[in-house]
Amino acid sequence: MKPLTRAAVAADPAPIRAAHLGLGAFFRAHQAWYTQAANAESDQPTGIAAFTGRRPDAAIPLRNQDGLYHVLVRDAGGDRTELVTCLVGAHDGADAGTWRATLASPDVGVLTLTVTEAGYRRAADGGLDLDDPDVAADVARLRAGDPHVTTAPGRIVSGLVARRAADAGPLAVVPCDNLVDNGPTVARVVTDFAAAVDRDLADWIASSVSFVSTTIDRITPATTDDDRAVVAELTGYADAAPVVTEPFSEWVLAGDFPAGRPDWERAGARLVTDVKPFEQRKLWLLNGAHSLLAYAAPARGHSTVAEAVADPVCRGWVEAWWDEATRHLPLDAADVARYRAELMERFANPRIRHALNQIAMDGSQKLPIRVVPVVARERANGLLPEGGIRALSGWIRHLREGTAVRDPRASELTAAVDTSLPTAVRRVLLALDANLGEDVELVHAVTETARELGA
Ligand SMILES: NC(=O)c1ccc[n+]([C@@H]2O[C@H](COP(=O)([O-])OP(=O)(O)OC[C@H]3O[C@@H](n4cnc5c(N)ncnc54)[C@H](O)[C@@H]3O)[C@@H](O)[C@H]2O)c1
Ligand SMILES: O=P(O)(O)OC[C@@H](O)[C@@H](O)[C@H](O)[C@H](O)CO
Repeated sequence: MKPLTRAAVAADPAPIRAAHLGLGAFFRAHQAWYTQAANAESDQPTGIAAFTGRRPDAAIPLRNQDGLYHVLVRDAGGDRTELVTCLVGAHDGADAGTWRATLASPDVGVLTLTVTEAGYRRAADGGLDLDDPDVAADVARLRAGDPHVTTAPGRIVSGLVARRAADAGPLAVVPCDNLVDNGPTVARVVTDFAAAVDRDLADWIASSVSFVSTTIDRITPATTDDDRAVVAELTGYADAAPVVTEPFSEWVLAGDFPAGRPDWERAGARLVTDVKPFEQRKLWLLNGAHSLLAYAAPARGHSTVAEAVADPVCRGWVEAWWDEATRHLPLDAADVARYRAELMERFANPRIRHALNQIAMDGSQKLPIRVVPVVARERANGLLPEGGIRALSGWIRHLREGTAVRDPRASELTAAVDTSLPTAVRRVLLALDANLGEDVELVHAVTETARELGA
């Protein structure tokens, strides 16, 4: 097996013009993949310096292979690999010196982010959670001039402190996490953080940093040893950090890039004035169905999305959910019907092993975005939405099982469900949204479905 190095594949590193925080699977299958396509015909190619969000692990194998990796694109018909060469630096996010130097470079005009929904450390009102002890510690560090912060908002602000001090010019911040209004949402968190450190810094951010809104889509499960073996067999290279994904990809962006950007349209990205219609369609139909399956399908013995939708019962659950969500999408019915048909095929892709327990993480951050808006609209119309109720019931079952709950609110939620089922349901719905918890008819319906799922 050949080692994967720049010398072996004759790929010189491109100059660093973009930074990324949250060096995970999705960044490699999506934003870096678009940048690779943009570079193919550019005389000003973009190299990316990417930083891990929490642990150094993801950076180590990539650094050992000069940032190179393969994207393994799998569809029902087979596999193909694509080599990505635009990742030029792979760093531990804790490397505060390199992080600050990267953002202080006037050549860097774009900062993309994938730090998970929970990574933004938002309070219930959507602003930064200043009561979060990690956030408070980071604010104190930056006030004292110490760059060794640990949270994602802390790192973003620390980088912006360095950029401002270097007078390196404006920057576009491009969040690529599944949040509602991700541009303004992240702008708020970052500005709240900056204002807690230094009011002038917050003013500088308001005038110099553009927060771009995005809808992002490409199903990208965690890479397994089997995937690494397939890539080795197909390419002949010992790639320790390939990423597996589907052929479909979407990137819709709205906002300004005051310091330029790669020509991502070359790979199909779309610049629009408003991402909202794309965002609701994606968060409700795709992510909502994912969460429904993640929580309810284990009750029928399934562990991946493809297994679940091969079961007509679970497929029926998804269709019911889609009927409910579709009633509230301001989109052309024929377009939504096409999207649904294509989405069911994507879910059924037997070569993508998307583990339900990966999707089940952080339900308290995801359900309010993916499921609750549709349930609330249905209840306002006097309806009891079967799909939405099943998603909520499945979550209660998951919380009551208790063993695999990974969520920033895990201790509060697992304590809340440690009681009779009807009380557990009411408490959990209250924790999600006061109106849902006070809705007696809904609490009853969720309790009945949770019982049926074995909660
Ligand atoms: N995987 C997908 O199919 C997909 C598709 C669309 C959007 N996304 C978005 O991308 C995010 C990352 O997905 P992934 O597949 O790359 O996951 P991953 O586990 O491969 O990588 C997650 C990255 O986020 C960092 N991170 C995790 N928790 C964090 C926290 N609390 N604070 C700061 N950083 C943190 C990790 O260190 C890592 O760098 C998702 O949460 C989602 O918002 C993923
Ligand atoms: O990545 P998460 O954890 O936000 O959510 C899990 C999946 O629903 C998600 O990754 C989808 O696969 C993705 O959003 C598809 O584009």
